[in-house]
Parts: sequence; C-alpha cells; structure tokens
Amino acid sequence: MKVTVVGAGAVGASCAEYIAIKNFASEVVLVDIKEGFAEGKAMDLMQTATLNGFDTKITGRTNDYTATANSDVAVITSGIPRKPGMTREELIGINAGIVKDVAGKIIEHSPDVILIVVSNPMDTMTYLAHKELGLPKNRIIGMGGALDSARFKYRLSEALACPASDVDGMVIGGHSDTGMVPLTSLATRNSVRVSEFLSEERLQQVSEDTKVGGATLTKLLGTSAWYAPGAAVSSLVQSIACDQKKMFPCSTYLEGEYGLSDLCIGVPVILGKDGIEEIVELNLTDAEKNKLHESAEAVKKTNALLE
Ligand SMILES: NC(=O)c1ccc[n+]([C@@H]2O[C@H](COP(=O)([O-])OP(=O)(O)OC[C@H]3O[C@@H](n4cnc5c(N)ncnc54)[C@H](O)[C@@H]3O)[C@@H](O)[C@H]2O)c1
Ligand SMILES: O=C(O)C[C@H](O)C(=O)O
Repeated sequence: MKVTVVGAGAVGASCAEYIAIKNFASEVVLVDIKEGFAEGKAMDLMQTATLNGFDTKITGRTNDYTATANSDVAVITSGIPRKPGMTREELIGINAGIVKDVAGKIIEHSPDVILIVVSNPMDTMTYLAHKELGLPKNRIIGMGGALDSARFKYRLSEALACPASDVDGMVIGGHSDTGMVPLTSLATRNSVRVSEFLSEERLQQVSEDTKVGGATLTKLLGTSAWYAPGAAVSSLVQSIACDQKKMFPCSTYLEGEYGLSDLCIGVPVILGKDGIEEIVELNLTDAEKNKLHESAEAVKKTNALLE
C-alpha cells in the first residue's frame, strides 16, 4: 500500500506519522511546495522508525509528483489553515486554486488513486475535486466527520465523566462551525442512550462545544489543530488499506441520498478497498433531518463561490 500525502505541514506530517506508527502501509510519499520541507519532515519521521517500531518507508519531495506514481491512496492537506477569528469558508479563495492544481497532478501520476480531501473548506474542496476530476464518486472522500465525531465523543466523555472508549456517537453534516449535526439522539454510553445520563440542556452544550471544536483549538493554538485531524485521516486510510469496511461519516457526493443532491457533505459511509463502498442512510429525527438540510444549503452557498 502506497500513500501520498500532499502538504507536509502540521496535518500532513501528523497524518504521515500516524500512518507509519499504525504500520499498515509500505510507503508514504510526502510532497510540499516549500523547498526541502517535505524532505526534512520525511527524514525527521524516518528517524523515529526504530523508536516507534515501524517499517513504513517515508520519503519527501519538493513539488515533484513522479515519486508519487501508482499511489493507492492520496491525501490532500495542502493549503492555508485559518487563524483565530476566521471561518473555514474564508480560506476558499486561496485553497481552491491549490486543491485544483494538486488534485490534477496526483491523478496524472496515479490514475486509479482513492483521494482523501482535507484542505478547508473541506466539503467544497471535495466537491471541487469531484467536479474537476470526474472520478467515480467512491474514489473521492472528504475528511471532516471522523474528526468531528472524535471531538463529539471527547465532549460526551467529559460530560459523562467516563472514558471516551465507553462512548459512541457520530457527527454528520457540513464540516463548519454552524453546519455540523451531532447526533445526540443516537449517541450511547456502553449501548445506553446518553440521554439517560445527561439533561437536554447538557446535551445541547455538548453539541455546541463539538461544533466549535476546530475554532476553540484555533483560538488556543493560533492556527488550526493537527493531531486529531492527522489521526482521523490515518483511520480512513487504514480502513481502505486493510479493507476494514469501517463506518465513518465522510463528505461524499450525494445523488438523492438523504433527499440531497449535487453537493458533498458528511454522511455515514462504509470504507473499504474500493473507497466509499456504501452510503448508509440513517433514520434521523425530523429535527436532525432539518438541521442536515440547513447545513446542505450553507455548503451549497459556499460551493457557489467556486464560480
Ligand atoms: N478537514 C479537516 O478536518 C481539517 C483538519 C485540520 C486542518 N484542515 C485544513 O488542512 C489544511 C492544512 O492545514 P495545516 O495545519 O497542515 O497547514 P500548514 O500550513 O501547516 O500546512 C500546509 C502545507 O501545504 C503546503 N502547500 C501550500 N500550497 C501547496 C501546493 N500547491 N503544493 C504542495 N504543498 C502546498 C504548505 O507549504 C504547507 O507546508 C488547511 O486548509 C486546514 O484548514 C482540515
Ligand atoms: O478548524 C479548522 O479550521 C481546521 C479543521 O477543520 C478542524 O476542525 O480542526
């Protein structure tokens, strides 16, 4: 399994590190536009191989895609991150050009690749890749929901004062400060609905904290987060590489599912060797359905800015 990660910055390097530590890929190629940067990150990461016990070979290249040829999976993290006070949508002007350029170069060298888009605004960048590349929809995946769900479970475990591993839950919808839809009605603690333990008011607070999870970290860090994003991407890559058929909420092109079409937005999917092997349609409450549709409207407004 060969994986390309474009953008050797905070998220790209963290993603490469988690992929290597999980030890399922033979090769990771990091590419960045900044001279020597990917080479340096790759060398630094390779010097952790004996310490962390992995065999994955990590190499770095400056704006050279020949070494990425015949990748099975490619991850796009290239682009600018937001600063405190900004929304993800404000990044569209710069990141759309970068994502379009990079996606074309990846496909040129790896025509059969499965693409994971991370750069923000992620749902719109995934839609852009879909429109530009014309690949089958199972091969273009936007990463956002896996991260948002991890943050939701973290917030739930805080509220429940229990380990996060006891909690299950999912966030669907757009990957934005207002568009996420944490599915509190389906969240459980060891199979018991969390509403058995938490008041409606507390659950509302958990949802709000989840939705602004990225903004909260951006304010604390001065730039956006990278550990959980990198770990989330590595989990998607692993599910594809090892044909695990795990379910994650991912941004995918919808054609009528959930009553939505012609956009990419987060819904649960099964990830295996063919990428998105199935879109799972959940029985949502009317309130959740309405929130998903409102979120879709907002994503479509951002998509319209691509014109
Ligand atoms: N979808 C998500 O859940 C999620 C999570 C975290 C970050 N992000 C997004 O990921 C992106 C990267 O974030 P980061 O924190 O790693 O930023 P960063 O600035 O640390 O890294 C971005 C890297 O991209 C490189 N780059 C820029 N243009 C390029 C090009 N044309 N070709 C190759 N490389 C190029 C830069 O040199 C830089 O090293 C941002 O847009 C951020 O908003 C998304
Ligand atoms: O918050 C951001 O801008 C980065 C990313 O989308 C995140 O959720 O961490």
